[in-house]
Amino acid sequence: MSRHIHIYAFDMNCVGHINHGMWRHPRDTSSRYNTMEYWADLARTAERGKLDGIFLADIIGVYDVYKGDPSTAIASGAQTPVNDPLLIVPIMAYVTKHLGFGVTVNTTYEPPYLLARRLSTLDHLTNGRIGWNIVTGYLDSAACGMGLSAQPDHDARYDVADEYMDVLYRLWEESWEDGAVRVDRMAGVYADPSKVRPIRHEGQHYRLDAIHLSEPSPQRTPVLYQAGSSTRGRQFAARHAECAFIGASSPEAAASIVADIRAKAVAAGRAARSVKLFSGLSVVVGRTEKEAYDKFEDYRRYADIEGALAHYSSSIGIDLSRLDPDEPITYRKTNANNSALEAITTRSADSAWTVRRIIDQMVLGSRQKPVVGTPEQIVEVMRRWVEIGDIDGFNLPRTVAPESLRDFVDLVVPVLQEQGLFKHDYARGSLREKLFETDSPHIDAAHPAARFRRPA
Ligand SMILES: Cc1cc2nc3c(=O)[nH]c(=O)nc-3n(C[C@H](O)[C@H](O)[C@H](O)COP(=O)(O)O)c2cc1C
Repeated sequence: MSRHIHIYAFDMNCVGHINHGMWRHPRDTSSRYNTMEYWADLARTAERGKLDGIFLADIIGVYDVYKGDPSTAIASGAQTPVNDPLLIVPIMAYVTKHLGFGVTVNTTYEPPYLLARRLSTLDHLTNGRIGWNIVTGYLDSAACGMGLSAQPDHDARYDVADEYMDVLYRLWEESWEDGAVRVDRMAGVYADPSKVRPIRHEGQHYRLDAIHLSEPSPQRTPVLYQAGSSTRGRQFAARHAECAFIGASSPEAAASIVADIRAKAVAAGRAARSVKLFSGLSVVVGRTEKEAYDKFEDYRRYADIEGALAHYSSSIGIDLSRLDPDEPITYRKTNANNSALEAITTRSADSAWTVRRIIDQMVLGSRQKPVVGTPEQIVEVMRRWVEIGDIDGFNLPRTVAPESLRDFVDLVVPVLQEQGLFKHDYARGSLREKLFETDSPHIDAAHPAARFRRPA
């Protein structure tokens, strides 16, 4: 295997992200998520380990499907409370030089005109290190916060997002020509108005007549990530994503999703490998197997199963408190995260999933079991995912913070490097140039955003 693996620390601006209950561990500091020092420290550690970046999840709404109200999520800190992910990026960018950022923003509740400026602002401040993880959301509780009674239908959310993307592409790529910004002190001309064009869009869901508020940033369109692996989600990824974060429970399950996204990308006129695929992996590592398992048993005592069930129930749109623990869970159309439900029903290769079996998996308070072992054993698991699943990289959720990221950086990264699986240093340039080994910060010519580019 000659390809380098891409690795992101996976985090969220909250206490309980994926592995619920870990915040109770005496060495965990994640309850300081609302301080600048916490994020600065995380970023410094990630860059010390040459990680590609920090990937920040986000959620709009609360988890109120389990037992019909949000009290379990609130009590356990399961992604509630949650602060804005974009606002912590400048803190992390300021203390690092190369680290990239993949930041989740939901398209359903915010007009593209405003988001275009916020992402351009971050691309300026990070000097081209910003990526956007495009999601369409999955919670009715979010819709209620926005004056609606329920969220739009699952596939319709993606239809709206398709148009949303076209508006953004035009704002980022078309509105300001290259060379528009002159900063000519003598002539008193900051920017040349003849090179700045309003975007006029009359679509089914959006209408605007406006110039982009920001001047062109280093990458213009940020690196586009996407998360959501339902059939409709994959179609969306194949058209728009440069990186897709998939939910798969095994390398074999990943392989079929990955092959499908790559095939759909080709059908959309893009190269199969123009989309990089990422999977989540929780890691507990020790210098010896005994050290790793002792650590795991120690962490395990803090796993919060109720918090994990509250998160999972909202993800799949089914109240797991109402099911018999031994009743097989069957696929039904919900308006939530379809791919999460498919993973334990229609796309599950082995025997039927029940609530009891799900709870058995939740050893660290997450529906995905961690990998536990020595650095060499962890690297072997990662290699299997890359070889069998054909994925390009991993998002590593924290367990006990910041210890789990430090352990990965100090113990696993050197072994990955020795085995030629991970870079020894950062490449030059923007996040896009680093990820795709190109010499332009701008989006690939075969991507739909590029059709709005204006010749200089
Ligand atoms: C691996 C993975 C990670 C996701 N992360 C988020 C997230 O951070 N925030 C969010 O609102 N939705 C997230 N989603 C779900 C997306 O919102 C998605 O647009 C929606 O639920 C539909 O997903 P689906 O296409 O898998 O059904 C994620 C989905 C997957 C598969």
